[in-house]
Amino acid sequence: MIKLEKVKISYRMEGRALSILDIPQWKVQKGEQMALLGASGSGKSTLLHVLSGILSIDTGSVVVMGEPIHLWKMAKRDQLRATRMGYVMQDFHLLSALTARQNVELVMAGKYSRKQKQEKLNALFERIGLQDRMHHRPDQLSRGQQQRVAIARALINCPELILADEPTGSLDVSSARETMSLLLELANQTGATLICATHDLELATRFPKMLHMQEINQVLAAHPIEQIPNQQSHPDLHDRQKVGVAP
Ligand SMILES: Nc1ncnc2c1ncn2[C@@H]1O[C@H](COP(=O)(O)OP(=O)(O)OP(=O)(O)O)[C@@H](O)[C@H]1O
Repeated sequence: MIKLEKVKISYRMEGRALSILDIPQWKVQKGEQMALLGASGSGKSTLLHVLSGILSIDTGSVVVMGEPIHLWKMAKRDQLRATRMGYVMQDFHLLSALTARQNVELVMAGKYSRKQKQEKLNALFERIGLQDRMHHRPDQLSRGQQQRVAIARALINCPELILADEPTGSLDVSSARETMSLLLELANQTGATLICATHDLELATRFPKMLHMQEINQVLAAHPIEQIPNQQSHPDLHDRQKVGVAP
């Protein structure tokens, strides 16, 4: 399902290259359900961005669902993500002008008949406990509710690969458990591969497999995590230049 080889990512910061990911080799089997653990700054989001094709690597190869996406242009990777992956991002990315239902419906375009669409939307909104909030816009929903809509959007098309970045970060303890159960249940139902980054060890133990970033990211062996600058502490983040981005 996933095969990474000699993958490296670094950013140029204050005139020198700051290594973020160095993964000699990593494989994930089809249908695996894995919690990805690691301290803040250990590269969990960066790795998920690489797998989703949002981020280009500097060197190495990334094969996802049999496709060598490191060789592809961004538009082709976007297409793969839209058609075969579900990505629950840390900051939801819901469209503020659309209702919860419309946000989810948007990614179903051209895939189902009107009736099928209606049935699928109703069933999923009921499953996430938001059937009575379908017609509310994101700013009328709590962060936890927005997060559940983002999860519904990622899962509605039954993707082969589900990537989730802290999908329970905004939820209270019982909603977080319920949400993880939902992710695992839907992945089980469809046989999807699920990789879920989380800080929460208790939630991680619900997954058949747990992987710590330290097991695959050589940068963490070379530099204790405290020495890796934290994203939040660098307001100039977007001004930094990426080093040697591959096509
Ligand atoms: N555009 C960028 N420019 C420079 N450094 C970056 C950039 N994006 C991420 N980083 C750095 O890469 C490292 C890994 O970040 P990443 O967001 O992948 O960590 P994480 O494990 O997901 O953390 P968290 O659990 O806090 O979300 C951090 O040190 C971060 O500052």
